[in-house]
Amino acid sequence: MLEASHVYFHQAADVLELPKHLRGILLAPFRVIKVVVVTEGDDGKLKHHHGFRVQHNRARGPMKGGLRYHPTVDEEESTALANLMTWKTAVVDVPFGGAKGGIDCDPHQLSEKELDNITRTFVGQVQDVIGPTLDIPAPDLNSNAKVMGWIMDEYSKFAGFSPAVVTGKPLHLFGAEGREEATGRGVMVVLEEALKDQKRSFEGLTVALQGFGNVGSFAARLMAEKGAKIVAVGDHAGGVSNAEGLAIDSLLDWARRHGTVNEFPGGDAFKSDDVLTWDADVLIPAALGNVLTGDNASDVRAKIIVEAANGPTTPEADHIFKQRGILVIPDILANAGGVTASYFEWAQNIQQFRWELDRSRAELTRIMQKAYRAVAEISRRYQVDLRTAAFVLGIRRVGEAAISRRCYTEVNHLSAL
Ligand SMILES: NC(=O)C1=CN([C@@H]2O[C@H](COP(=O)(O)OP(=O)(O)OC[C@H]3O[C@@H](n4cnc5c(N)ncnc54)[C@H](O)[C@@H]3O)[C@@H](O)[C@H]2O)C=CC1
Ligand SMILES: O=C(O)CCC(=O)C(=O)O
Repeated sequence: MLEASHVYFHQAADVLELPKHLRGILLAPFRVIKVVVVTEGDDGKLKHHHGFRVQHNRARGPMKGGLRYHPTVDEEESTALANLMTWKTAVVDVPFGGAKGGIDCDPHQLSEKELDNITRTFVGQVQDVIGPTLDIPAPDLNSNAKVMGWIMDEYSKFAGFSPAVVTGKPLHLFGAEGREEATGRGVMVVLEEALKDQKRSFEGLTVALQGFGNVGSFAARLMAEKGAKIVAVGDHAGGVSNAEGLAIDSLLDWARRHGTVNEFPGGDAFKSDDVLTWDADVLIPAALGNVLTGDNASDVRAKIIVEAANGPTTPEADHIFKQRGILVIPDILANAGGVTASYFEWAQNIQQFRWELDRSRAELTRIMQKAYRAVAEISRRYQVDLRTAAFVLGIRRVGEAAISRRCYTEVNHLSAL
């Protein structure tokens, strides 16, 4: 994933004719934090996990990005995802830099008490490098509002009551109306804009989705409300399809109760990975990275791919999609609704003021539409795909801020890159 994020960066840097030394400065992470998280399990035995926080760039503001709980979390993945956060926050023009991190644990194998313990131990280890004006974590794969509440509570023991240290919190702990649905809503909004460019709408559009967690489930519900037919959904345990469109509210209820879409009675079962090559107008990967590769890209049947997940497409697959005329709406645009609503939450926490849901939705829609239009305009002007255009926009904004602030002096020793 790190290699892919660099390939995409250089494609855009070529368009911008960025000199080599600036590329090195912009690609190098500001700081990489690695800790060993030792906790006592429910069985009384010591357990250890590895925790990571990569703070990539702070030219445009405090660093921002999710905290992921998954066995595959490591320094390289966190670095790639932190890097993407830097361009993403710039694409939607929110006043943040980029960071990302996680812990290499599997929450499905842990009790709530064990997960709470691991989270709080990690927060204790990074508390001096996170904070409302430094680095603000948020939910990501396998982490959620409850975990964000624990982070706020633990950090507040060190720094005093600090709701703005983390976003995606529960509403009763100064979370924001609209944050939970925001990434899925942003996915729906950018797809709607792309469809308008093709003089189409959601009515009758068929959609296949990989992942039915926070992002996938909200995206599915909002698209279905607009008239789309969600014909296939796959997750970690299986897949379910219905050519007439799955009943999304019933599927949501089933997934909430069973932890998976598998065996949902309102459709036919299939092998989870088959969702990627499903016969649908639109494919939305909303789970893990690197799922669309040189091995399966030629078999993808959708004509539009919306990257709700981070880094789902390898450069090899991206090249094949370009050759096949498949439109890819890239992650740093498509899933930027989450960090945009996180910005709303952070701003509300700092002002000790709360917005109504309608305001949050309206502001989110406005920002996502504006970002899509800016990216589409660059794509037309430079005759490049939407991914390259989004990177051009992000890199230009970050580069301008870094040069104006002379941030590059911090990473002079890396100028040989
Ligand atoms: N939560 C957020 O606000 C944001 C999330 N994202 C990205 O969206 C993606 C999904 O995140 P969330 O929905 O928050 O996570 P989640 O933990 O709520 O849901 C993850 C979904 O992926 C499925 N999944 C896991 N392993 C799988 C596998 N091997 N094959 C198929 N499906 C699998 C799970 O079953 C679940 O349905 C991640 O790539 C994340 O980085 C991006 C921007 C913001
Ligand atoms: O809401 C946030 O701050 C970050 C969300 C995130 O991790 C992402 O956009 O990938």
